[in-house]
Amino acid sequence: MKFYKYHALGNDYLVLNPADFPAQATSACKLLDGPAGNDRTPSKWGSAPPSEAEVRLLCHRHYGLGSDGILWGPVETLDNVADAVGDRAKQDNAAQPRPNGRPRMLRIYNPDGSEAEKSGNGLRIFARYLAEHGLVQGDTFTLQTVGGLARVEIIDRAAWRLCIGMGRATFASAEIPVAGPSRDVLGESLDLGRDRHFSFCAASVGNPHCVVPLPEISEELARRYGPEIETHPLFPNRINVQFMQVIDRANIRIEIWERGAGYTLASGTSSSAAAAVAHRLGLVDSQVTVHMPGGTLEINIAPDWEITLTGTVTKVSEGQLSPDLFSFLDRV
Ligand SMILES: N[C@H](CCC[C@H](N)C(=O)O)C(=O)O
Repeated sequence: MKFYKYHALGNDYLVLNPADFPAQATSACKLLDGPAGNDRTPSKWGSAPPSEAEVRLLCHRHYGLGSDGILWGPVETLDNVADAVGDRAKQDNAAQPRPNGRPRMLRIYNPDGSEAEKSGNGLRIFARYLAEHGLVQGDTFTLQTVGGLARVEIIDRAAWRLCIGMGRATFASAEIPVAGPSRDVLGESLDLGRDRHFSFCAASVGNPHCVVPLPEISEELARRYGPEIETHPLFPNRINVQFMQVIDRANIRIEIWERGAGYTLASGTSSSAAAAVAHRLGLVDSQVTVHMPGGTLEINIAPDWEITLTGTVTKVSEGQLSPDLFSFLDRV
């Protein structure tokens, strides 16, 4: 049961490859009742992704390895993905060329156990993992996520700097989704009660984002209001939150509260969404450097709103999961 840990500007992920987890007959309850023999391995992995509780445990900063999420792959199919989201992957699949053969698919899980449609840092990390293990050839290839196809280019293997095609940004309420009439969600007011409200825009790059432009931002602001906005009834699938300060026409700064993960030091899809919103509002040009507590990402916005993201990946460690780990499954 191997794991590989990486971070992208401090946004850390565990890569788990199904091939390292042969399907087990055990069930999670056997782990709770103690082992029959020494059989304490995760239930049914290999043929199916880890359960929500197993994801929460692995990502737990004390009982587990600690992580901002799990990258499960490569997998061959997006079976049992919710139709609505799966359809977008199928549309994207049909619409875009597949340079370099078959895409490799990965599933992305947040530390709360929820599944995410896309992760910009996760895609760069997974691309490095595949390249380091000879699971892809060459420097350009395609990855598939539940939120659509992503083209990868390894720009510099020494520095592990990669460019990812993040797909097309949309501001359409139905595609994000945002409740209410069909419209582009720009400059709307979000009432949080206690006479606190924010002007916001919303966007999707395969996963949903609420962007709050402000003259001043801080970690404290993200931690204080992020949870309320993430779970606001206006957002049926919850939402990632960015508080955004526009520095000049080529630089923005964001503080991030991620859906299902909380405060993070960096986020690829958040950078893409915030830069797209700033561009749509006419506040920045098409090449934007996004500054975050964990570092910077370069975002390019094409005239058709196709987003590309460029940044580095750092490897932290690799190792074996101990079966003992799963005896705390009932604590998370
Ligand atoms: N929490 C996000 C997924 C991870 C996004 C972030 N880590 C990135 O690099 O894009 C969601 O539920 O949509």
